[in-house]
Amino acid sequence: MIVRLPDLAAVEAFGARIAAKLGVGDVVALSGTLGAGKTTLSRAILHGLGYAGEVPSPTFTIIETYDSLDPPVVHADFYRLDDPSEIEELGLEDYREGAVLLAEWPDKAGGFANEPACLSITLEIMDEGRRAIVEGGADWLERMP
Ligand SMILES: Nc1ncnc2c1ncn2[C@@H]1O[C@H](COP(=O)(O)OP(=O)(O)OP(=O)(O)O)[C@@H](O)[C@H]1O
Repeated sequence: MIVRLPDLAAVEAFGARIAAKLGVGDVVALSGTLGAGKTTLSRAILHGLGYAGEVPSPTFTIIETYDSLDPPVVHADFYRLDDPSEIEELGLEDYREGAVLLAEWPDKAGGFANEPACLSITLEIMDEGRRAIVEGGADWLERMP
């Protein structure tokens, strides 16, 4: 499925649609070049879950947590990982327990597309805004519009 995101309002609406379908154990894997809009869409998903506070880019901290949300969210940016094995040192599995994972640069962590609960979104920069290429694992097939 391809979703056109011509402006930030469209990103907010798309984030809200995704947020409405999220459950514990899900992964939203966000790919795309620098500046493609991965953090912006992550923010929109968090807004869709009712979060009104600041959403810092996790580029430097790698992991940011939003425990007060239902479902709780772990927002990660794996860009700075040198090797996927480093996710063990980060304790990612523990963070993911009982939460949703929003993963920027998922390939740097070895990828999540093999998980049936992974929604993979690739953002591309267009003349007007962005477009999102959306692919879902088995769990997402019935949830996708
Ligand atoms: N659909 C869109 N239309 C117009 N501008 C957008 C859209 N999505 C994101 N942007 C803008 O693109 C810029 C970069 O977005 P963002 O920081 O989310 O990218 P990123 O993929 O997370 O980058 P990085 O990999 O560097 O962390 C921001 O200024 C944001 O407002």
